[in-house]
Amino acid sequence: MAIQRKPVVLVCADRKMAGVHPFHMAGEKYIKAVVEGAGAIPLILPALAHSQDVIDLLDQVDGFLLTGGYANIEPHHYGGPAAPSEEIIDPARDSATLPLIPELVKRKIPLLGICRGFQEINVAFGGSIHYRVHQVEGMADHREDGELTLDQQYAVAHPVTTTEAGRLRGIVGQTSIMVNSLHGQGIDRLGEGLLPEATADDGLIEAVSVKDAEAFTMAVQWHPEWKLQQHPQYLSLFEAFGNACRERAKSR
Ligand SMILES: N[C@@H](CCC(=O)NCCCC(=O)O)C(=O)O
Repeated sequence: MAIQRKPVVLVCADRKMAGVHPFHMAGEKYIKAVVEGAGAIPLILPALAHSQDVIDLLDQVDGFLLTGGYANIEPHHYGGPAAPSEEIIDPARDSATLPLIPELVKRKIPLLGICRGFQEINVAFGGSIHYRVHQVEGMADHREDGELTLDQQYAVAHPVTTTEAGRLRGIVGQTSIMVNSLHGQGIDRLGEGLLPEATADDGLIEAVSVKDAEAFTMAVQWHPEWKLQQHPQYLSLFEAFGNACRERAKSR
């Protein structure tokens, strides 16, 4: 009997200072969600500039996770005005992930995007970003309160309605789900070829997939990696991602 090996999932790193040195790091909650939710082996991919070496590496892996991150995407990537000088940015991560995303889709690598990762997918497909969602007329404030405990910050905050006959509705099996909300930015113009998969009550698109992708693609503005064993809809998203990664692992 053939032994089925576990799929390998690349987890993109942020480049951040830890003390006086820059480190390439990924949050533990994302790593654990890959292990416990997707049943896969996580490998952290440094935020190095896009290269043929990384593209070649894709043949050896079964999935890709674009994590959340406090740093905002630099606005020049979507034609926006320069960010204020105090803005937290991560140009290394921008230059690693944005050119890679279309390659992942083209090479049929299952792809899950979370929060910043969701916004990156939109930008990679030519979409734009609301710089401060809460300053847009009619939009709600989607930010967390940094004064609260982490459990309070990542607690469910508002509903999203899943798109009728959409892939996300098929995964979570619900027309509406409660999600957490920890972002100041959000999708403005939807990227070309992306399908809205869920929308908040103020009209903000909160989940997308890539219409013509041959493999699993899903990206969400919320954080399904947070305590996913306590949230069946969060877990089902990672399970669906893991199943797609297992399919790929079997076929290569
Ligand atoms: N900077 C963007 C994206 C927000 C985001 O990804 N937050 C993640 C926080 C840390 C984490 O849980 O990994 C925005 O503000 O919209």
